[in-house]
Amino acid sequence: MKICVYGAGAIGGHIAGRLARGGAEVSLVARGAHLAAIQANGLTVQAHDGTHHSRPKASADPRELGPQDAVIVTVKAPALPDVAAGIAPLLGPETAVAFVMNGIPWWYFLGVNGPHRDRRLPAVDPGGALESAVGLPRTIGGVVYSAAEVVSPGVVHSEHGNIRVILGEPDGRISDRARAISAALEAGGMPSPVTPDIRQEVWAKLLGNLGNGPLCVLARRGVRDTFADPLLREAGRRSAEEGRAIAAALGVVLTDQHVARVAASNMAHKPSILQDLELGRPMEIDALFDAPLQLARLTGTPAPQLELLVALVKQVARAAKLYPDIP
Ligand SMILES: NC(=O)C1=CN([C@@H]2O[C@H](COP(=O)(O)OP(=O)(O)OC[C@H]3O[C@@H](n4cnc5c(N)ncnc54)[C@H](OP(=O)(O)O)[C@@H]3O)[C@@H](O)[C@H]2O)C=CC1
Ligand SMILES: CC(C)(CO)C(=O)C(=O)O
Repeated sequence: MKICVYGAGAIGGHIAGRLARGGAEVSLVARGAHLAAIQANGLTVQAHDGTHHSRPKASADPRELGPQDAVIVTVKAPALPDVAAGIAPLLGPETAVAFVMNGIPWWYFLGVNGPHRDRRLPAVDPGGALESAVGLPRTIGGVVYSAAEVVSPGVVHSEHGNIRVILGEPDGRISDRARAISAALEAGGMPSPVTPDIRQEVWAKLLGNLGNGPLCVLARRGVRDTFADPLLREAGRRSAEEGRAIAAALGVVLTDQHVARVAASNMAHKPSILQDLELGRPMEIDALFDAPLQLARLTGTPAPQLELLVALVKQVARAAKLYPDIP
């Protein structure tokens, strides 16, 4: 299977390494020193089951890679407009595009029966660029569990073994194309269930981002260190509880266990949004934090703690020139 990973940083690098290990014909779109290192020395993934080295074809220019059976998009959300602008050469008539990222996805309400059917989300797809360039029929949803970091150009470190990439069609079908991507990932040691309810998985993962992300950004520490203070661990639980209420207002049912898992987290990992702040990279505030809060307002769901924490995170990001100033 010919698969291109678009934005092969921490998560995409891990995924590309797994695909290569499983025998897929994998290529990747990357840039800068990371790309140069992969082109010169290959891609190294340090994972719980060993260090995996591969030599995927890599380029900053999708035109050099050509049409694919599937594209897996793993950029940070602020880079999605660039993906929309650059993805066309990777797309043949049947190419599927899986978005394996955190946050509320741009396609969330498209084609879904209910009061919000076909509502667009400009916060995650400004100007509808992705909808135009990729479109719903090609799109597969994705959720990733992994705690990964590019530790030096060309080298990705994955913190623990509890990894998986969950795939799901926006309309709930268990499709052959989702199964094919899943099989390619599993062949390389990445568990990859295909679900009929990807929105439930989006929210289950988002509870973690809402629970630990704002607090870790404000504390500037990883999850374990931030949650070492029982007051902050309880605050993390409360943020997750607010996220659960927003999901419920949209008809997505999450359990006490989903919330408890967030509050019990002890990983040393710095959430990727904190990594972005520290490295001066655009932060995924809109997709991870602002879009859920917009949905809270849309559904009349109170989320007072998240409103406060996210307002503070935006100020931190503004001070670092990583988020637009209040006009
Ligand atoms: N890291 C983690 O542990 C986890 C991350 N996630 C989610 O996964 C997604 C990806 O995160 P992560 O892997 O950490 O992000 P990274 O920043 O590590 O990876 C994204 C990569 O895409 C590259 N990129 C962006 N735009 C382009 C472009 N136009 N052309 C070529 N390359 C480009 C970036 O390059 P450059 O660095 O130059 O910008 C970077 O290497 C996010 O939604 C994140 O929230 C989910 C679970 C855990
Ligand atoms: C912290 C973690 C692993 C889960 O909340 C994550 O998704 C991230 O780093 O962005």
